[in-house]
Amino acid sequence: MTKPAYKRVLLKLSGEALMGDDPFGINRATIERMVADVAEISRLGVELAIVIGGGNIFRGVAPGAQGMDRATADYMGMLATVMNSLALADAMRQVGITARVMSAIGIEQVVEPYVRPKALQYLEEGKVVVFAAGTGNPFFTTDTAAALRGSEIGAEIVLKATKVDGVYTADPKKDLNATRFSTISFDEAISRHLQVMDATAFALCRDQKLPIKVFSIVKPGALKNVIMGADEGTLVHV
Ligand SMILES: Nc1ncnc2c1ncn2[C@@H]1O[C@H](COP(=O)(O)OP(=O)(O)OP(=O)(O)O)[C@@H](O)[C@H]1O
Ligand SMILES: O=c1ccn([C@@H]2O[C@H](COP(=O)(O)O)[C@@H](O)[C@H]2O)c(=O)[nH]1
Repeated sequence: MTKPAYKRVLLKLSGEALMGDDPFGINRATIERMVADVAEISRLGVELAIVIGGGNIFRGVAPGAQGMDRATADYMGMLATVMNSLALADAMRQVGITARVMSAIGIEQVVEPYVRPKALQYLEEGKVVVFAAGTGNPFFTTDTAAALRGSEIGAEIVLKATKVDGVYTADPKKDLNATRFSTISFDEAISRHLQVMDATAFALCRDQKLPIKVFSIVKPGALKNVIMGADEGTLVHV
């Protein structure tokens, strides 16, 4: 069997994708499907850290947060990612994968705090590490948390698993004429204002020379294809 293309990766899972066809929250069948994909690559020996979004529960810039103090709303969004992280780690436990959740905000009765050397130790031990509460700071997103933690742990690549199968010339959910890039540079993605990831995340990955692969978490086998180095999704590169 061919070997995985990467030894250590940071996987960013879309919070919104967790809803499946439900209007909000966590759809059981969807999380189980995602975890089956994640378990498959963990069993290949790939060191895996995960950041999960919170869009299925709360977003600081959502209409539901209108009139709220932005920082307060953002802390609520970060707490939403803690809930998703706990659900994800528990679903992994149920299929025999050991996961550790580490939070960027102090919430020690619930999950352990993020301590970089500890996270590195867990990865070396073959445990999956789930980074919760984003960067721990308001005015950021979990995409930026993925770029930050990916850089900190020395990941070879950030894998953005989302509801679309790559980076398009425009949002493919709104523009049916949008076409997909197979590769695109960070500078072009930033200058075209492509909204698939926020510019802060793109800029951090560019500066750290950390490539990003954007691909569909909904497509069966796509995560495994990416891990095996197959042609899948869009590569964002320096
Ligand atoms: N140029 C583009 N190419 C691809 N997708 C785009 C583009 N512009 C906007 N999008 C949209 O970006 C979305 C990215 O969604 P995703 O849910 O992964 O991000 P997110 O905002 O980080 O979610 P969450 O916060 O729930 O993790 C896609 O669903 C897609 O519709
Ligand atoms: O570092 C961070 C990460 C997230 N937030 C807030 O949480 C929500 C949910 O994250 P998504 O990346 O949108 O899934 C986000 O909208 C922010 O409100 C944050 O403040 N800081």
